[in-house]
Amino acid sequence: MEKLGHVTRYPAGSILFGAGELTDFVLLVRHGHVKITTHSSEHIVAVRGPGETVGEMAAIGREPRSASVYALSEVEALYVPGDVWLEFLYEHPRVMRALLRHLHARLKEATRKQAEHGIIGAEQRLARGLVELAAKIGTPDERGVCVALNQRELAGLVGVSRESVSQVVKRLRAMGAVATGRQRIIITDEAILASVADGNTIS
Ligand SMILES: Nc1ncnc2c1ncn2[C@@H]1O[C@@H]2COP(=O)(O)O[C@H]2[C@H]1O
Repeated sequence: MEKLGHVTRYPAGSILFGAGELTDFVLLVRHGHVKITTHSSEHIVAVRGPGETVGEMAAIGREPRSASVYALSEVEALYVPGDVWLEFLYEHPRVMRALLRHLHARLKEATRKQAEHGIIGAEQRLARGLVELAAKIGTPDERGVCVALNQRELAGLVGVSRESVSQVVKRLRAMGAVATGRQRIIITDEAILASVADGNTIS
């Protein structure tokens, strides 16, 4: 893998590439996390981290970038030209299978989210989103596990309005599940949050 490209580093907050851009390189993330956004830099559709790739869609589909990608923290990635990456996939069926599995999981997740839309309330959806984010980008804080995203970003990621996020966060705070800080949410009680994520009502 290392021979396929070269290592690039991106400072926290910088853009790796923008939606609509006509580039086709693939980035294999080695350290740090990126956010994938559509519409605006705060409408997050996914977060990716070490061992994951970004930019594979332009290489596969030969189309402009479907979304923008920003570094959430300092990021180190292997930069691989699109044609080199495709050639590597053709020559390595196991890697191709891993990619197909990943795309399958993404499609299943998108279908699940779409099916749940309107059925699962904002509270459960946000709690689920926070549980997933804590596992992926959470960092320990003296009060719990910190997720460094603001409420607008959470709203985009979970698919609820900014106003709903604000109301739900207030309720989760009253339950003792979370605390809030500047541009961040701290999960103070994982068990309560997990219970809300499972659909239980807590008063
Ligand atoms: N819904 C999504 N879920 C996860 N990753 C995505 C999603 N949409 C776009 N991406 C990633 O963001 C990248 C944007 O550039 P590409 O279209 O080349 O490839 C895209 C994928 O790697």
